[in-house]
Amino acid sequence: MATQGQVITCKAAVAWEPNKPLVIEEVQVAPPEAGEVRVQILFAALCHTDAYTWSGKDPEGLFPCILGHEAAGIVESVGEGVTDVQPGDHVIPCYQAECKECKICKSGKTNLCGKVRLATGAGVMFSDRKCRFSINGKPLYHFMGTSTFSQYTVVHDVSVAKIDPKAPLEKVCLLGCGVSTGLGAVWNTAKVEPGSIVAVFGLGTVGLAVAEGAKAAGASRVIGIDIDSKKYDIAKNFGVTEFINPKDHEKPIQQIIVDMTDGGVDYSFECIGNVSIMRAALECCHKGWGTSVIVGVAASGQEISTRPFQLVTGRVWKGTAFGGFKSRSQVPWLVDKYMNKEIKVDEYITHNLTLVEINKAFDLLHGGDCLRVVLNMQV
Ligand SMILES: NC(=O)C1=CN([C@@H]2O[C@H](COP(=O)(O)OP(=O)(O)OC[C@H]3O[C@@H](n4cnc5c(N)ncnc54)[C@H](OP(=O)(O)O)[C@@H]3O)[C@@H](O)[C@H]2O)C=CC1
Ligand SMILES: N[C@@H](CCC(=O)N[C@@H](CSC=O)C(=O)NCC(=O)O)C(=O)O
Ligand SMILES: [Zn+2]
Ligand SMILES: [Zn+2]
Repeated sequence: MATQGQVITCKAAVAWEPNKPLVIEEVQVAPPEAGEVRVQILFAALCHTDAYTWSGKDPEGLFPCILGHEAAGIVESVGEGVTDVQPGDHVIPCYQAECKECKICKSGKTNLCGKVRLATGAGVMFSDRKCRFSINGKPLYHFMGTSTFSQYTVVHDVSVAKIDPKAPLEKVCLLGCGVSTGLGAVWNTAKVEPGSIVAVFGLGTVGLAVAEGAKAAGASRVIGIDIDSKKYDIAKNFGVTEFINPKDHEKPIQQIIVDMTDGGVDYSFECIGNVSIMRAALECCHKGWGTSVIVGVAASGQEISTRPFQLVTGRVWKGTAFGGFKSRSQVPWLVDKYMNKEIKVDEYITHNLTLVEINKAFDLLHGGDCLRVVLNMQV
């Protein structure tokens, strides 16, 4: 490859400061060091976590940076010692790494690999704690170890999943975060059984994927809760069987749900990032066994609370990151499930734009009719 070992200059959306419009800049992307992979990003979607960090509410947010973590592309070059992928491979960058060697990976208990997490949280690469992005020598921080709002990015080899080259990258980019997270929250974290009653708070992409996962797991009722009643029509296609808009009720939402489910749901999922709703999601669970899974990301300084009695009487409070999926091992499996028409992906894409339209894409994301916007990164 002509670019191998060379600095690549390409377009990227730079977040110079919190809450200020992203700027399309010509950035320099250094070649991958040992254990790193440079990826040409072809399609990138926007997730609400990008908006969250951009807003300045993420305690790990660093500026200037290149955001983005839900994408797909093709390996351009690899650093020394990289054996699992090679130039030309089709890949999905994975913000949740999987080294398969650290104590956490080997535990078999969680997907939260520890190998590069400190570096990715500090916006740098693991080997030398430096950035591979710069503009005229000024470094730009990485984000979530992925930084996919750039035409080229550098990721750790433990943070990239090789996928079926026949899979359409403009679709399967969504499996880099939102859809996988919702499905995994149900299948891996909660382990919903057939016949269960499920409540899903927040019917965005993550909540709808929870509904889809619950339906596939054989849930008997999937109760969707959202402040926008228009969401019910869409949500029915993803498995939601009943809908509640909290604004239509005077009683607390947890009370409404307990009353309509003979004591509470078996499983609930908070897919918003609102700590009051996290409490409601726990408290709408059936005593003795109801399990509530926190999926939403709440702003810096926010804390959850409930009466300890809620836990004393058998409710379980859990959280999930990337739906508990082991990224490098299981993202290719999710892609295969999509190719076999066993999971939806296309249905979550409501808008298609290009990299230069990224600010418009974020505006759409905050509007009620948008699930995922996919950016064509190369035009
Ligand atoms: N744990 C993990 O690994 C991951 C976590 N996340 C997090 O999950 C959350 C959901 O992401 P995503 O689906 O992309 O986000 P969305 O904003 O698309 O979905 C949230 C939905 O909840 C609705 N909503 C807002 N407030 C309330 C309320 N008080 N009661 C009921 N519904 C409400 C929103 O309506 P409206 O649009 O009208 O505001 C929207 O429909 C985010 O916090 C994101 O950061 C995402 C991916 C992975
Ligand atoms: N820096 C944030 C962390 C936010 C967070 O919890 N991120 C999720 C993924 S959200 C994807 O859209 C996650 O996987 N967390 C696990 C992790 O190791 O980061 C904050 O501090 O709030
Ligand atoms: Zn995300
Ligand atoms: Zn690991």
